[in-house]
Amino acid sequence: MATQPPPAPPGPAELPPVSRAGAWLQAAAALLWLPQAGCLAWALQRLADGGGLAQAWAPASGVVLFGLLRSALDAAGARGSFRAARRHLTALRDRATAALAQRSPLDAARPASGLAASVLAEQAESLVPFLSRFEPARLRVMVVMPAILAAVAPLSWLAALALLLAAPLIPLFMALIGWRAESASRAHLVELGGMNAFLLDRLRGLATVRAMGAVEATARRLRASADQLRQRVMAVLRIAFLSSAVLELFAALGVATVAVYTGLHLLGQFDTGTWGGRLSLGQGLFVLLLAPAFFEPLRDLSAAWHDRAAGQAALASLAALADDGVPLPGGAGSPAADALPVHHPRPPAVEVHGLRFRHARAATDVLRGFDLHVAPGEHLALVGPSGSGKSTLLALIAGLVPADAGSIAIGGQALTSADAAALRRRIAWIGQATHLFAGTVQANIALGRPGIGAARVAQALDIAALRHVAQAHAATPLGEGGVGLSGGEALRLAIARAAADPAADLLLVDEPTAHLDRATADEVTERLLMLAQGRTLIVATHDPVLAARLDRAVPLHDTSVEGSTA
Ligand SMILES: Nc1ncnc2c1ncn2[C@@H]1O[C@H](COP(=O)(O)OP(=O)(O)OP(=O)(O)O)[C@@H](O)[C@H]1O
Repeated sequence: MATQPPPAPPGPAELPPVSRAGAWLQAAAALLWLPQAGCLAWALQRLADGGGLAQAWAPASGVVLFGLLRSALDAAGARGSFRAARRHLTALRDRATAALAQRSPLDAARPASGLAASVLAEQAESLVPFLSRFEPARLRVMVVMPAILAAVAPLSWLAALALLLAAPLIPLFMALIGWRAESASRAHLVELGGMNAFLLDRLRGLATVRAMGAVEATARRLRASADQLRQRVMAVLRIAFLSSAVLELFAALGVATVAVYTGLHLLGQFDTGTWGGRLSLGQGLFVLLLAPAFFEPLRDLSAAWHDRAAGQAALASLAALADDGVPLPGGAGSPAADALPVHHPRPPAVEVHGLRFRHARAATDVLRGFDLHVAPGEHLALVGPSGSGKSTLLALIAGLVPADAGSIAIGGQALTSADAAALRRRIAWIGQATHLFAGTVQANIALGRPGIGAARVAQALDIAALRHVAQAHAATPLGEGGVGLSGGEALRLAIARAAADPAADLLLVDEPTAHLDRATADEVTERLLMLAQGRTLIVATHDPVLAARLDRAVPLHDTSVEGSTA
């Protein structure tokens, strides 16, 4: 079954066009310092020449006008870059989320939920400063620095030479440091994701952790993780401080050289360095004003250098989330997934022919040459020893994982990647562990599904005999993970979820009575059979009492030894 790949967003190298426009606006703003500094030097020259305020008025207005224009362009450019960066991040997040949603729930290599949440919600944010600050800063380095050199060189080749010699040392050292920064950032993000995954996993299993007396061990492991994380953060910060120190050192040396040279030159102590004549006060000031501005783009780039390291590490983490795993046939992105359910006049037959399946990274097939026929409306039990593949067969029929060979048809329609999402609309799945959300019993039944209103939920409550439970929890909604319900009640809530959906006429149920006492198991069985009236039912079970209440039982064998057919 082929799955459709999600639409690819623009790669990191190809910045969105608006971001380029923003970066160019910011570069143009930085370039305006040239005429602004020129006007400033000109105004001061006129004042020094004794021209008075009347003479300095025109260049002084130039300083103000260019200043205003610079601020406006810079603000517009920064806004454009930021918005484009956010759009780009949204596209990457969508892609990673779609890729995660397209992975089969049976894929054991799926990223841990805590890790995925950490990457998507937290680490991905590092992309915004990278795209909105680093890329524009890089453009300014490429445009503004040569422009300033070109403006200084005709006045003083020596000042231009001093700038030219100081500048390349900075990127050289920054590149060396940046290389370390990137690996430190990546290590930091890996540590952060690992800690989040661990924390979420243990929070989910808090009851087990307590029951096993492992609270102290878990706390110790968490403390060790937090300590590792602290060390990684410190390593990243150390590198960030080191890179700023290198930059400031070389920038200060460059500016100081130009300042000392210009000062001595204006005082008449050092005549060389120009193309013949001596610099005027205005020309000297112009060179002096441009010297710090020459290093400004590098300073911005350095400030954003850490953003680049964090941004590239976040890009790698997002790309890892978007990795292909075992695909969910007809997963997210399939138009059929959003289609409204179709009501069928009769429940479906299920035909399975020559089915072969092996879990990813498993050594043997779970099912080999497996055949099964379930008539419309038939109630069937799948029985067999633990590990014989009952749950796997249910997952294959639900289209949760693609088969390696053979075919499955539901209601005469072949289960293919293209049709899986539409076929799942008529399937209700009642698993071994019902996932319950914090909220009311009614909200847990409706699950926000379109077309399932209060009347349907009330009907479903009756089928599952849950009305009194819903009333008891009207004032105190269920806690996270269904805290407040017994095991039997949680199962009946799963039955009510299936009952609320009129389009679900094929019920796939995985060990509904496991871990329940006989009386509760019998009640769940009754409710399940009531729900299954007029529907096709396939139940994987070890419970002989439940199996005896169904039309037929099909045994599954250990197919790693021999083929199994029914
Ligand atoms: N997601 C998975 N990834 C890899 N192997 C799996 C996965 N799920 C199950 N298996 C393996 O596949 C085999 C069949 O498992 P399955 O859960 O289908 O058996 P079962 O008959 O339902 O067992 P039980 O009665 O204990 O629930 C087992 O050997 C199991 O270890």
